[in-house]
Amino acid sequence: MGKVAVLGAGSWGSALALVLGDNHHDVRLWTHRAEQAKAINETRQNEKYLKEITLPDEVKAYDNLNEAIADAETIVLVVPTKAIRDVCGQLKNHLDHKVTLIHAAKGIEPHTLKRVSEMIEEEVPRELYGEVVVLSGPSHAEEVGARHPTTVTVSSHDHDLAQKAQDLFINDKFRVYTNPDIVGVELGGALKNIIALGAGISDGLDYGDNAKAALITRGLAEIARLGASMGANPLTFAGLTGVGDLIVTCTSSHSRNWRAGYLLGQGRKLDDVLEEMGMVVEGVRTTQAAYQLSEQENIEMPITKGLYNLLFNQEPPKVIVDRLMNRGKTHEVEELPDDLRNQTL
Ligand SMILES: NC(=O)C1=CN([C@@H]2O[C@H](COP(=O)(O)OP(=O)(O)OC[C@H]3O[C@@H](n4cnc5c(N)ncnc54)[C@H](OP(=O)(O)O)[C@@H]3O)[C@@H](O)[C@H]2O)C=CC1
Ligand SMILES: O=C(CO)COP(=O)(O)O
Repeated sequence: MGKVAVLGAGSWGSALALVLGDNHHDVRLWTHRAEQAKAINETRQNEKYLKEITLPDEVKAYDNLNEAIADAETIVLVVPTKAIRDVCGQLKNHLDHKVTLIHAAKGIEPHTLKRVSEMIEEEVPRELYGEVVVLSGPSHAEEVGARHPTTVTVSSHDHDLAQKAQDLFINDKFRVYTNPDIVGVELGGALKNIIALGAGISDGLDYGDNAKAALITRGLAEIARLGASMGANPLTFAGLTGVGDLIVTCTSSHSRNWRAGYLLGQGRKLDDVLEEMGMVVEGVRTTQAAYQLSEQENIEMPITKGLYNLLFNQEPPKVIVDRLMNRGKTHEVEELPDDLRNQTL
C-alpha cells in the first residue's frame, strides 16, 4: 500500500485520513500545529475538529511538512480555500519528486475568481504532479468518520490519475465515482455552500420546508446556469457533486454553512457567527466570488446576489426574501443547448 500525505488536519482532512487508513495506506496527516500532532499521535483523536472518531493506527500526525511528504506517492490537500496558496507555496519549496496531487477543498477565490485546481496550477510547478485531481461530493466528515455509507466523485483532466485516486479511496463504505468534468465538479462543490447558507437563513427565520425546497431547486438552476457559461457539463449538476451536495448541506445541521446561515437568520451578526463556528464557512467568500463571476459572465443569479447583499451590504434577510419573491415573472426551465439535448444521465 502507498504512502499518502494528507495536508490539513481539520474535520475533512481527518475523515479522509481515516478512509485512507482503513484502506491500509501509510497515512501522514500534516498539521501546522505541533501540539495538535502530538495529541493526535498520543490519543488517536483530533479533539477540536472531529473528536467522535478514533483514527486507525495507519494514520500518523506530523507537524513537519518535509517529513510528512518524504517519499509520498500521493498528496491530498485539504485546507480551506483561503489557505490553498499558502500551503501550495510551502509544498513547492519542499517537494522534490512527482506525486499524484488531489485536493478536496470547496471554494472559489474572490477577485481572481479561480477554482481551487487553477490556484494549485498557479502555485505548484506542473512537473511535480501533471494534472490536479479533485475529490468532491455529499460527504459530511462526521458521517465519513462514523463509516456511514458515503459516495463522492473524483475528477481530473487526466483520467488515469482520476482512476488512481478512485482506487486509493474506494472501499465498502466510501464509494468513489469518476467524472471527467472538473469544471462542473469543482463549481458544484463550491457553489452549493452559498445555497446552504441561504437554507440555514430560511430555517433560522422559520420559513419551513416549501421555502427550503425552493432555495435548493432554484439555487441549482442558478448554479447550472453559471456552470454552463463557464464550460461545465450541465448534467454534472444533476449528480453527486451538484444536487447531491446541495441536499446534504442544505438539510443537515452537520453543515457549517447551514449552521452559520441559521444563526444569521436568527438575527446574529456575521463576524460573531464566524467566530462562534471556529471552523471554515466556505460559503461566505464563495458568495463574494460567485457574485463577481455572475457580473463578469452576465449571468442572472438572484439568490447569490441576495446573499451577497445580506453578507456584505448588511441587508436584512426579510428584505432579501421579499425581493426574491417579487421579482419579475419568469419561466422555470431553460432550453438545453443543442449538443446536450440528447445526452442522458
Ligand atoms: N468538513 C466537511 O465535512 C467537508 C469539508 N470539505 C472541504 O474541505 C476543506 C477543509 O475543510 P475542513 O477540514 O472541514 O475545515 P476545518 O475548519 O474543519 O479545518 C481546517 C484545517 O485547516 C487548517 N489550516 C487553515 N489554514 C492553514 C494553513 N495556512 N496552513 C496549514 N493548515 C491550515 C486548520 O488549522 P487551524 O486549526 O490552525 O485553524 C484546520 O486544521 C474546505 O474547503 C471544505 O469545504 C469538503 C467536504 C466535506
Ligand atoms: O461539503 C460538505 C459536505 O459535502 C460540508 O459542508 P460544510 O462545509 O457546510 O460543513
